[in-house]
Amino acid sequence: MSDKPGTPSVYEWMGGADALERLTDVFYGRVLKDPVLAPVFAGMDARHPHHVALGLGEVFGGPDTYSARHGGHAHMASRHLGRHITEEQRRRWVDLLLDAADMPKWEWGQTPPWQPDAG
Ligand code: HEM
Repeated sequence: MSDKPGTPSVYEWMGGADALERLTDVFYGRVLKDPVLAPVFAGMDARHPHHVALGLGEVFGGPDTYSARHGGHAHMASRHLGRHITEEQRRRWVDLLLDAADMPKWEWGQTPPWQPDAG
């Protein structure tokens, strides 16, 4: 499948490296406070959020920095093997990531929730 010229990548569309760094900062801040995930990440390297931002950025069409400098997909996969990640932990990880990504710039004032008696 080829994109039309000028079509932004998902990486560009989502705000590029800056947005991904903010996302992983917020996300791992919440992970470390979450009772299900905190034990999994107890020994987490301080650079981990940055590495995940690079890895996600590459998958979404950004620069190949994670592959070129940090071991790429094989290294990423190896960091998970043998950790015995449970379905509950996997699911919480995804939920917290989606919550962290859900940082709208608009307010309810523009699109208030529907009220049954309002109209
Ligand atoms: C699509 C989903 C995921 C992606 C893209 C991802 C990405 C990554 C990457 C890129 C690394 C290596 C970072 C580095 O090079 O330093 C990593 C490590 C790790 N990941 Fe994931 N991950 C995912 C899912 C999960 C889940 C579901 C869990 C657990 C619930 C998890 C737990 C960990 C842990 C504990 C490490 C090692 C952290 C450290 O010791 O620094 N990951 N992940």
